[in-house]
Amino acid sequence: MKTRHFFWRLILYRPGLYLLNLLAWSLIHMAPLVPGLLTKAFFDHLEGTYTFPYGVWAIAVLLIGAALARIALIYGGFMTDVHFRFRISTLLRRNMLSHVMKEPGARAIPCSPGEAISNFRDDVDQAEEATSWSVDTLGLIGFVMVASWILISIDLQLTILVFVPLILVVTAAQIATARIQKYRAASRESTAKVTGAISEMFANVQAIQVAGAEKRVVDRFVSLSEKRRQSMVKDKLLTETLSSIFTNSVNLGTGLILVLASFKMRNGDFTVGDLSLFVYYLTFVTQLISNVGNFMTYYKQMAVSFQRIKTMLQGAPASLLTAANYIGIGRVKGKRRSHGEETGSRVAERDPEAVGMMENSAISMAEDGVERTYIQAPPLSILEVRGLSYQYPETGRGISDIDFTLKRGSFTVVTGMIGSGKTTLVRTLLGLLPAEAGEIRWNGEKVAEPADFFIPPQSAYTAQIPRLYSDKLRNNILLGISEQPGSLDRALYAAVMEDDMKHLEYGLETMVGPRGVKLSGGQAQRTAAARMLVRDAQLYVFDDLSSALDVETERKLWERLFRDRDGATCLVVSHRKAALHHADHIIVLNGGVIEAEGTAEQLLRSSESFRQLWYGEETG
Ligand SMILES: Nc1ncnc2c1ncn2[C@@H]1O[C@H](COP(=O)(O)OP(=O)(O)OP(=O)(O)O)[C@@H](O)[C@H]1O
Repeated sequence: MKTRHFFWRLILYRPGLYLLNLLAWSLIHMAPLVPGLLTKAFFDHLEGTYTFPYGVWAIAVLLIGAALARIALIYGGFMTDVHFRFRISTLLRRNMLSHVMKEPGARAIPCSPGEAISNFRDDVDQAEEATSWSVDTLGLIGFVMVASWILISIDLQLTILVFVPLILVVTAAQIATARIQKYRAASRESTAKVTGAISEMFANVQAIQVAGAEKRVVDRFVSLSEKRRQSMVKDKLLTETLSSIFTNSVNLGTGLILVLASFKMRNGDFTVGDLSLFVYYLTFVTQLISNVGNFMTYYKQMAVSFQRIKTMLQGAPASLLTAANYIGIGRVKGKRRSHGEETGSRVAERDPEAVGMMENSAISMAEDGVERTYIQAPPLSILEVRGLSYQYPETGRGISDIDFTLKRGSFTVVTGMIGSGKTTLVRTLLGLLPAEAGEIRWNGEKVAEPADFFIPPQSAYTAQIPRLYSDKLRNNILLGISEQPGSLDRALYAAVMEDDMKHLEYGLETMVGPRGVKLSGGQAQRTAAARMLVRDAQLYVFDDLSSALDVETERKLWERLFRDRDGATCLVVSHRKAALHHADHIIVLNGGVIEAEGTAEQLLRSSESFRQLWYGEETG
């Protein structure tokens, strides 16, 4: 998609509102035609070359009326502009966010969080600005056309002099266009880097202190800021230079008009009223010139922002950005889709085989009027994984050709040395990383979109590094689902948190995270486990939950899980004996492939890697 298509599609999101905005600003910019003519009449009346039928005071009253009418128009114009701008930028941000949410979770954004924030904030603002400025330009062109016609009918020569600066400015801006793009891209890039560095610094204060790396971190920040300063100065300098060209060329035009008019007035060809009209209109022509310049600059800057926003899509079509979607204002438009229509077609497009399973999908309508699709598959009896592969583009490492089967109620442990691919395996299975090859079958039916499918009630997952929010413990566990009687207590018990709860003064109401109580690594992991266990699921996936749990706590956790959740199927990444002992089946990974599998007993006899892991734990 080209920038102009993007621009056009943004306008088409709310064409009615855009036209209203265009009309409002056209009237605002054309309104000065009236006081210009009234001023001419005023001076001509005083000079005696023309007689206004209702006298000078009537002209004064009309001038005040025109000013008041313009004030009212400007008020209306701001209302339409704000409504249009807000909708455009909200739509863009909504569509970007929706895409980020659909990307495989572990690769949701292709850049640092700081850069993503800059894309969401600055680049969207740029697109909003360019679309909004377009109405001024069109309105002012309307003014210039009518004004030119009036001025030409008074004096052709002088009229041309008014427009010469305009031609100069447009040419200058065109020449500078390529440079603006380059400097703007560099300044946006350097700003994103500085924002990224700040967010990394705040996130890693402890690591920086422990490593005694304060000076190096500050030096890096200073060097990034210096680069930003240089690119910003270049960007601003060029923008301001252009703006000064816009203004000064008009001043030059005014001077020329004055010199020329003085000759004409001496000859009696030109009245004081004519001069006032020329000078009055010229002010608004100045506005047109700077507006055209601004619009061109904003448009070019939008082209840069558009490219940056597109990278967020990671190859998805850019038309997603401008797709007409509900943005939370007004009522949801159009017919509500029936149950199978959305999920059925969405899945059918990708894989006709998978449609059967999706017959069990359900759509719920939340209070905000947004439809959300939940897939409800039949209870798990067997999960088959065949040929699953994923390689990180950056390192070429990952997993390849992974086969395994999980039966209902089984406890399977994935183990292996550091970097052997355990996390990659579970993330690819769950759709958090996009599988490059292989298939997953749930009760024999192919799972078309693992990311949409492996969520409650099918599966629940605890990542290796738990992510908690600055919120109450209760909200961190529930994370949006409604509490059922006893559900939180059961989850806390299963996650072996009962002792921790006794020590937290405010219990479930305790604020945790950066703005509250700092939980220990083990507590954070158990909170994440409780978050998983409060959601009843068929398949529980734990990624190295045990790394921050002591042996006794971990033993209790597995015991409770088995006792209270009969039939739950578990896939657990671990190298701990507590988990390996429980396992019906163990998969040993090495270099991203399955090196051996079997029970602990079998593997102790057959696998050297497994023996190292097993005995390594005793010595380690
Ligand atoms: N985001 C990433 N980008 C590039 N390479 C990665 C990325 N994450 C992991 N890798 C590489 O992929 C391989 C498998 O990593 P993975 O995290 O799956 O191993 P693991 O067995 O879970 O390790 P650990 O026991 O430390 O958790 C490693 O060689 C690692 O360096």
